[in-house]
Amino acid sequence: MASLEVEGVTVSYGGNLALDGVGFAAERGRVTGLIGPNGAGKSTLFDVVSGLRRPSSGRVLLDGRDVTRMGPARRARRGLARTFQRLEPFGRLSVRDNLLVAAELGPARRHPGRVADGIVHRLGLAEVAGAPADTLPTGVARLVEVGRALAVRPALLLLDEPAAGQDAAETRRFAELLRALAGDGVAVVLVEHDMGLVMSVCDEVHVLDLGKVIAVGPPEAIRTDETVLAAYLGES
Ligand SMILES: Nc1ncnc2c1ncn2[C@@H]1O[C@H](COP(=O)(O)OP(=O)(O)OP(=O)(O)O)[C@@H](O)[C@H]1O
Repeated sequence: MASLEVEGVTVSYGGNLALDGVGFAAERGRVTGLIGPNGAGKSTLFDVVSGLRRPSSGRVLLDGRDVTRMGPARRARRGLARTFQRLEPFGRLSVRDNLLVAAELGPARRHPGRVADGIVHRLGLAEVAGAPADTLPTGVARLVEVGRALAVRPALLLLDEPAAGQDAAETRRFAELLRALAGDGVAVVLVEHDMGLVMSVCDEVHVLDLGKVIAVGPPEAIRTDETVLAAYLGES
């Protein structure tokens, strides 16, 4: 059973159809890419999966259970965590305190310090653990955002452009982290414009364009898919 299944989801903003009967799935132990040109509907799909936006039709299932009418908090309790394109750390809190606050919401809430320290170690944040979050360079701030999502020990992790602002070395380490998370059994879903990262870490890639799925397959196939190439060329 897939960890996440999306069936026939439609969302419109006024007259603008942002998602048009979209299907999607992600499994534990895999990194699933969700790509597409600007405005394709990727963030809207994350909003639907995380419960921030109700679709006008279609269903969302987590571990086989229909959660379409559940709010974000209940979905989070079922193991869903997400990051946002726009960074919103608790600015004046230190990196470690940002992680602590998140850990206090998760299943290991009795040991938030242990969870926070584990994430500091895993993400290589020891040098900045005491620094206020709003003093960090973007690439590091993105890691803290991912760390906050990890602090709730998610089974399904939705990442919205987590590598934006990372330099090449940070992105390489981040790719290793994503593979390691999948190795731990997490279902990782990656929305990302860095195609090098997408193609190197994803097991499967889904492509959206203008609210519709135009291709699904392994990175090798997506890279040379003519419909996908045409969608990206049409963007410029
Ligand atoms: N709050 C909103 N109100 C009205 N229209 C919106 C809203 N959010 C998104 N849209 C529109 O819905 C469509 C899908 O947007 P969405 O942000 O989901 O795409 P995206 O693939 O995440 O784009 P990007 O890669 O630029 O982040 C676009 O046409 C966008 O302009």
